[in-house]
Amino acid sequence: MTAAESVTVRVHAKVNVQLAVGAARPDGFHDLASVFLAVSLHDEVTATPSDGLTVTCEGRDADKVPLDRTNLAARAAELLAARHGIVPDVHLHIAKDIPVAGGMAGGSADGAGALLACDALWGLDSSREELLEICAELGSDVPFSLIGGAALGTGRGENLTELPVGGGFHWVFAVADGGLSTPVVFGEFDRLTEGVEVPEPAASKVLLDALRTGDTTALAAALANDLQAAALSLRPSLAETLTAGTEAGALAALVSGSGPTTAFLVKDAESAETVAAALIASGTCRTARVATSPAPGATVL
Ligand SMILES: C[C@@](CO)(OP(=O)(O)O)[C@H](O)COP(=O)(O)OP(=O)(O)OC[C@H]1O[C@@H](n2ccc(N)nc2=O)[C@H](O)[C@@H]1O
Ligand SMILES: Nc1ncnc2c1ncn2[C@@H]1O[C@H](COP(=O)(O)OP(=O)(O)O)[C@@H](O)[C@H]1O
Repeated sequence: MTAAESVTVRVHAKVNVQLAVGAARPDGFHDLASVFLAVSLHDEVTATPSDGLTVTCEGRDADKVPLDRTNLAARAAELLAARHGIVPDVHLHIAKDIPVAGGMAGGSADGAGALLACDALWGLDSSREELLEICAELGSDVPFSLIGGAALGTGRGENLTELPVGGGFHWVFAVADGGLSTPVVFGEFDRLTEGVEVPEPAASKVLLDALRTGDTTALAAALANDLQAAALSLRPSLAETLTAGTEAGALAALVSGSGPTTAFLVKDAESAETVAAALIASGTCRTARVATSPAPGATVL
């Protein structure tokens, strides 16, 4: 495969339609049963040859995105380059539309996007297995950002089993002011479950069947997030957002992953517009975005 001039990759956000969390492990992580669903909100990462490794970012929350080597896109380029003994002389530009620190794997998405973009730019033609291995090193959510669609993540969330989805679902995401730190939310989960027997995380068969058959009503009844109580404990105002969306007609409402974005499953596109408008008018969130699922994995445009 010949090297390319400049490569742009589109990479999508995710919602966990089920997030079952186990007890804290000795390594500081938690075993999960995480049912990921990619949604249409997305970032685009462009890799261009450059002198040295640089990152720029545009979009509403660009000021909250680090532009140094802690940026997951930069870390992806470094890891890939190191594996091939090359210098990562690449400029990575991120056009950001996924809420930052929102519980939608925005940083993870950019890590997967940059990895695919650099692989194409440098003409490495890495296998999917090699890319997934690097993704798992970058973070627990990054492997799913690469493959998209729907998948069950176990372990830290990095061991993926792709899941069939029998139809499209319509969503509204209420974007909160500021973010929630994922490790802080897991820490709050530990505090809230102290002294309580935390069951082994397991995927819900009812939920997997609802995904497979595309049954929105059944999916609405099965949505579950074990981090929700922790996110609400850290950001109690999210309860008002959940109520506002439900009262506006959402079939179900939950915190997206570690939050603070809240996710609303709705009947159809028309209902999505109604619920989004009601959420914006409610003053309980910064803005509200309509989205559909599933969405593809990282894709070179
Ligand atoms: C909670 C979830 C749900 O999909 O995502 P977000 O809601 O943040 O998007 C994920 O588990 C987040 O994945 P990700 O954000 O990649 O986490 P990592 O970078 O791997 O880990 C960040 C920190 O989160 C905590 N962590 C993460 C994953 C996990 N299974 N157990 C944990 O306890 C640990 O404190 C870890 O040091
Ligand atoms: N490319 C990136 N985009 C967004 N955040 C990033 C990125 N790289 C590193 N980060 C850091 O990761 C943190 C978590 O970001 P993000 O992955 O969007 O959160 P979440 O996992 O809750 O969706 C941010 O607060 C930011 O400091």
